[in-house]
Amino acid sequence: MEKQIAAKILTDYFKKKTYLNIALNKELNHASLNRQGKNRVTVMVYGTIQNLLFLEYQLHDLIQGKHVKVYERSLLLVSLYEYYYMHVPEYAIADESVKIAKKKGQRTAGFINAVLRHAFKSQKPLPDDDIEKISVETSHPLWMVKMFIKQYGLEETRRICLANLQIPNRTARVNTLKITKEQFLKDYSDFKEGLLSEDAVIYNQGNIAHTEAFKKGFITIQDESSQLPAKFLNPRENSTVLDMCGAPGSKTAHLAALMNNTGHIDVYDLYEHKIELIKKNITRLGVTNTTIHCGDSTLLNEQINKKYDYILLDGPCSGLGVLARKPEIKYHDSRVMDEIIPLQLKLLENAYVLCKNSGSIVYSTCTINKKENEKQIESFLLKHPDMKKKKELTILPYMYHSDGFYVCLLEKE
Ligand SMILES: C[S@@+](CC[C@H](N)C(=O)[O-])C[C@H]1O[C@@H](n2cnc3c(N)ncnc32)[C@H](O)[C@@H]1O
Repeated sequence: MEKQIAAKILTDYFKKKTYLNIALNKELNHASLNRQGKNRVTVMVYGTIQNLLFLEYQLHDLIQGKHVKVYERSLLLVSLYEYYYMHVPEYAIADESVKIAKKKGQRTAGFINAVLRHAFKSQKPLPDDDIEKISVETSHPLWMVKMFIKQYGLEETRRICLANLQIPNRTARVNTLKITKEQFLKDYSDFKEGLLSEDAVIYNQGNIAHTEAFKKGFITIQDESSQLPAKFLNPRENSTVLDMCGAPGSKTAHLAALMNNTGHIDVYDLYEHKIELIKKNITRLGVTNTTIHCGDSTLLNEQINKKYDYILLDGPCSGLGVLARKPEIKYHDSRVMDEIIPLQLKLLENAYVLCKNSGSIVYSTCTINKKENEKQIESFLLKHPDMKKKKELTILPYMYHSDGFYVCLLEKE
């Protein structure tokens, strides 16, 4: 039952190229499974996509030249995932997969059976070439591995790619508008202290959103590295702040907490449906010093003639720092990733115009692609000599078992 659902979700994902979490939630919402069953489906689906290139490498020779339907491929891939990563016995994998395949006809059942029996007999050795080996072993496309090597070197790339296969910590930020971190850790002893950020707490025992602490607004789900940008900006109480790309509001709420709900934050996001997410979040967290706008922040300098003490630009990016959580990003087209660079630049130019003299801008992304980070800032600084780089930090995903992130604090003279 669980594997059948997992194969269906994967088929949906491969056919429609939808977001994995959307395909998963759509199916799980009406599946008659208990929580354990749903967790198992989630592990199978995410695990298969996380290790897709390795599994396809194993499958490739066994299906070469055959016409394989998308559903059959999905069932084979999830079965191989069970074999290589979940350590399910071979006979159990084959029996269940054949039973599932029989519903599609005897031919499908025979095909699945034959391929799996062959697959279990021998594992195809990894490529000899170092770069190809990282690509197959960690399921990162070759172009991405080459890009990381160019930017970080071979050893660092290996560590990044291996870290992307690990399950990241479940992390939250203590909402200091409602409770201190010390009090929180006393009251909720199943949370432990974070490793990187001052207000971070880790909870590896289940879904944070289901905890009492979350429902009461004492915490909000936020990776440790994503807690750095607001801290870098560190807005004074009673100051004016612009949060240019705000949804779903995690960093807005952090800024408000640092300002102790004083001053004022203008929050923008491009999408109407995401505005609702910001509202929901800040209401739960007791934030009262914001105005939320639906708008395009690349046009703000033409639309408003106000200047701000502090600006947070936590903009759209390729997401190469969050591959452990969103493995499907690995298979996005490399050209699409580069299309985001001019958009980031436009947003930065708007931040520049809207920043007061002596004001500060934080530019942050959840990618580790230097073209979107260090290089972006380098060319921005060349264009604007009155801007100074005060602090810059890249967190790679293996360092703190967190998302990869880039944060840069700039000040205007
Ligand atoms: C990385 S997310 C922001 C996360 C947010 N700062 C937080 O901490 O919760 C980037 C956001 O930028 C928004 N966005 C993309 N292009 C935009 C634009 N031109 N103007 C305003 N928002 C934009 C996206 O809708 C997305 O919500």
